[in-house]
Amino acid sequence: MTQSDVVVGVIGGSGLYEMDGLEDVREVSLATPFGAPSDAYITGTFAGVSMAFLPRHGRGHRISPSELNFRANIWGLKKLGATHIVSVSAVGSMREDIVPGEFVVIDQFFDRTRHRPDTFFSDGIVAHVLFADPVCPDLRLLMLEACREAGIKAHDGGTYLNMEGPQFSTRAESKIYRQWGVDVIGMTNLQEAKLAREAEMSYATLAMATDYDCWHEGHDDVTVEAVLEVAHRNVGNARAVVKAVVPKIAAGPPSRFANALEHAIMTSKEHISPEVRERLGLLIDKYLD
Ligand SMILES: CSC[C@H]1O[C@H](OP(=O)(O)O)[C@H](O)[C@@H]1O
Ligand SMILES: Nc1ncnc2[nH]cnc12
Repeated sequence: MTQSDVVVGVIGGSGLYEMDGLEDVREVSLATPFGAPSDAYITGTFAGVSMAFLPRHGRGHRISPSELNFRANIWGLKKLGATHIVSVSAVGSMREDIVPGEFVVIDQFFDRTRHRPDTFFSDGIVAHVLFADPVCPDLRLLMLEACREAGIKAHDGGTYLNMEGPQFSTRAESKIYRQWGVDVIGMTNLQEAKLAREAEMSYATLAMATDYDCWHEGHDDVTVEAVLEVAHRNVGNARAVVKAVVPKIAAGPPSRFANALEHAIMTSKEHISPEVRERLGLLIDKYLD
């Protein structure tokens, strides 16, 4: 793969609202068939590789997890040519040995959300993509390598429980999630991973542990203040990992999910209406010509 084929999308979570070090910076506002993304994308190049950055909750942290327009956010990255998405997120640690300030390169998700649109395929078209391994294994390895190179401790693998929020968990929930074997908890990444797969992009999460939620008797219960304090202290490390991984992505294998829809679309061509084709053309035209 040549560097010019790759565009890396970066989604910044709580505490990461901008990337530094980009060249040829532009601000790109996009409309999508699913509405408006969280904010304008900041595009540019880093080490010669094209990048598009989006602050997940918008600049100024205006959008609650349950109100995020995940479809618009991921569609916009696809429209900008993204082949890979690196997500940076603050998470609660559900394990003693995942210490606040450390990173986890997760490999699984568990869904505890209730009311979030999380597919591009509805209203006249049906598709079922594979999702047993929701995180791209190639991108995950590159991210671990990037952490090592940047000298930043990262746990290899873990299950991210995606709760609904916006309230934090009850203590009973937190303790039960630990019994389930959950490693970290957050409110945002699963829908992004599902939509990235449907849009045939690789997706991986750099999860920054910021707190012990509310299960740990030796630590205070999570608060926004505590999350932001740890996130601000470690945002430099998150940026360092992103900067280290971007050139690796460009030099690495093409996304293994570039044809994820090939055997996933159930609806026969003659039953796909012009309206659906118009709406989803960016994703499905290549299978309909
Ligand atoms: C500020 S604490 C809760 C908030 O932080 C995480 O956001 P993100 O995943 O965007 O880093 C969590 O999911 C909640 O949205
Ligand atoms: N304890 C927690 N629960 C949910 N989301 C979080 N983000 C950071 N810490 C969190």
